[in-house]
Amino acid sequence: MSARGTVRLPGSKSISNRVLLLAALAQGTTTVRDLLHSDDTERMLDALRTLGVVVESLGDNAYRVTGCGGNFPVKQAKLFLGNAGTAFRPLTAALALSGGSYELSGVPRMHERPIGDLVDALRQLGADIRYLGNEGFPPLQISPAKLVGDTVKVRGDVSSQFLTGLLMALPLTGKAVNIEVVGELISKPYIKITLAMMAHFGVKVWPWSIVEGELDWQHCVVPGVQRYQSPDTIYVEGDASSASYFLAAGAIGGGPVRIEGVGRVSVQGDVRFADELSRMGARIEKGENWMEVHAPASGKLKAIDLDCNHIPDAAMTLAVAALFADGTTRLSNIASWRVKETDRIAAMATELRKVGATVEEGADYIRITPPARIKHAAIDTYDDHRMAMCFSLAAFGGAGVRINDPKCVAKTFPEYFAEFAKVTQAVPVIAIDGPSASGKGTVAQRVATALGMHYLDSGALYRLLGLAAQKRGIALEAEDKLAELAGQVDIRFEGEGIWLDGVKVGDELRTEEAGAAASRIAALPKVRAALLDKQRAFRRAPGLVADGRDMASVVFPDSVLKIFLTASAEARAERRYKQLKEKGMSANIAALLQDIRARDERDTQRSVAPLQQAQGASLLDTTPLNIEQAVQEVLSRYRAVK
Ligand SMILES: O=C(O)C1=C[C@@H](OP(=O)(O)O)[C@@H](O)[C@H](O)C1
Ligand SMILES: C=C(OP(=O)(O)O)C(=O)O
Repeated sequence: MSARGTVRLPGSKSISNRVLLLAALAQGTTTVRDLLHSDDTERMLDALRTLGVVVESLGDNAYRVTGCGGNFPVKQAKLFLGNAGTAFRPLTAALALSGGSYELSGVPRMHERPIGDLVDALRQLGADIRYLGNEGFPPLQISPAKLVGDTVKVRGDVSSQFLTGLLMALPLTGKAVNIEVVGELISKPYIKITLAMMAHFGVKVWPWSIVEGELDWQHCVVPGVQRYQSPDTIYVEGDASSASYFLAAGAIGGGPVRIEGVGRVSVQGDVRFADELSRMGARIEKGENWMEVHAPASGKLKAIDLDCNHIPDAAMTLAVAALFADGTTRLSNIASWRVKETDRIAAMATELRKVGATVEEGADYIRITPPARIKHAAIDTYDDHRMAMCFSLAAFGGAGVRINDPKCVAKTFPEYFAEFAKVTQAVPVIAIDGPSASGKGTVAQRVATALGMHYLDSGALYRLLGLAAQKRGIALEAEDKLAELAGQVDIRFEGEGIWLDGVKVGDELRTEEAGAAASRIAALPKVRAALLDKQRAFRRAPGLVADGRDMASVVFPDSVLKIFLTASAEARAERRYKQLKEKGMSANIAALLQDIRARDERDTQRSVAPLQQAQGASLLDTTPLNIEQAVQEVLSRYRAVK
C-alpha cells in the first residue's frame, strides 16, 4: 500500500470542548466555526443543552452558543459524559463552583479513570463533591456549597486536565485564586491550549498568559475581576493529533500526503509530532495552516529514543511508526497512557507483538523492535479510538491488517477510515512474465531502476527454496515438507545480494543444479501456494516490478501493467549463445535451440501455473529489439496506464 493525497482535518477535540464550555460560561453569544463532530463533542453539547444553555446548529459545523454568564439555568441534572475527559474534568470543576445539584457519570472505563486530584483541589475551595462509586473515581454527586479560600493546591502529575478544569472554572468564583501545582506537571502543551482559549474569552492567568517562552508551571493566579466575554466568532483549528496518522502514512507509504487545517501556527502541542517524525527521517514541509510529508529519501524511517510527555496522544502514532524503523525505538515518560481510554502501554505492547514486533514495556515507557516482516493480525482496539487509528498504519507492512471494532474512532474522528482510504492506494505492480532466456529478468531489473521501484526475481525464490531444501536434506518431491519449509525460511533481497536465513548466498544459486531443483519444486502446487505470501510481501511503496511465470495471473492479478515478454526461440538461442561466448564458454547454437524448445514445451504443458499470456497482459515480442529498446517499450506502456 502507498499513501498520497490531501486530507482536510476535522476540528480539534481539545479546542472544541474548551470553546463550547467557555462560550456557555461567557456573557454574550458566540459563533463557533469548524467544530469537531464526534462522540466527545456530542457529550459536551448534550451536557450544555441539559444545563439549559441554548446551542443552535447553523449547519456546516458551525454553532451559535448563547452564554449564561456563568449561571446555568438548570440547577439540578444528571449528565452522562461518555468517555470524554475534556468534558468530564472541566464540567466537574465548573459545576462544583456553580451552585447546583448534579450527578456526573460516564462509560464503565470513565469510572476507572482518576479524578481524585481534581476533587481534592475543588474541596479546598469548599466544593461539595461525593463519590458515588469508588473513592477517587467517577461517578460523582455535586451539591451546592458555600465557597471559601483563595488558594488551591492541585496535583499535576496524573493528568493535566485537572489543572485545565480548575483554571477554566475559577473565574466563576469572582475572586482571585492562587494555584499551586504539586508534582511535575505532565502534558504541559494542553495547559497552553487552555490559556489560549481563556484569553480568547478575555481571561488572563497571571503570569502564565503573560510570560513568553518557558514557564515555571508551579504557581499562577486567576484574577478575580475578569469575566468571560464572547469573542463573537471563533474558529476551531484542525486536530493535530488526528493529523499524526496521515503524516505517518505519508512517511511510511511514500507520500506526498498533505494535511490541511493545522500547520506551523497552532496552539496545539501535538503539532510537534511532525518534528519528531522528521527526526525519524521523514521530509516535512509546513505552511501556516498545512503540512506535507514525504517518506525519507532512503525509504526507511530511523529509530528514535524520545521523551514523549509533551505529545501523549500523538506518541501512540510513533509507537506504530516504529514498526517501519531501522532499529529499536524507545518512547518514555508516558505513564499517563495507563489511565486513558485503556491501559495504552499494555494494549500497545500486546497488539504490536501480534504483528511480530519485540516489545518491552515498563511503568512509563515502551521499547519497540520491529520484525523483519510485519505479520497479518487481527488487532483488538479496547474501545480506544487511537488504537484503531494507529494500527491502520500496520497495513503498510503489506500483509494486511484487521481492525476489530473500528467504529470506536467515533470518539474523535468518525470519518477516519473513509479519509484513510482516500489517501492510500495499492502499491503499483508491473508484472513481467515470459519464457526462459527471453531477457525478462534484465528488462525487469532495469525498469525497476528507472522508476525507483523494488524488484522481485520470483525465479530466485524457487531456486533459494531448492537450495534450502538440499541443505536440510529434504527430498525435492516431499511436497508437504517443502511447503512447510517455504513458510519458515527467511529470504531477503538487498540490492544485488540475496540472504537465506541470514547468510549471503553466492553463485551456488545460479548453477544448473539449483535451476533444475527450482524447476522441480516449482511444479508442486502446495509449494507455489506457500510462496505466495513471501512474494506479495515484496509489494512495497513506491512500487514493484516482478518477473516470473505467474506474476500477472496468480501472484499480482491486480498489477497495473502486465507484460508477456517473449522472443522467438531462435532469437533466444542466439542471445544465450552470445552470452556464453562472451564468458569464454563453448556453445553449440543448435543444441541451445533444442534445449529452449524442450523447456518451452514443458513450461506451457505443465498442469500447475503453465506459462501463458495472462488475461489483460500485453505481448512484447523482443525478437527485433535490443535490451534498451525493450526497457523503453515497457516504460512507455507504463506511462500510458499510470
Ligand atoms: O486537555 C486536553 O485536551 C487533553 C489532555 C491530555 O490528557 P492528560 O493531561 O491526561 O495527559 C490528552 O491526552 C487528552 O487527549 C486531551
Ligand atoms: C486521552 C484522550 O482523551 P480524553 O480527552 O478522554 O482524555 C485521547 O483522546 O487520547
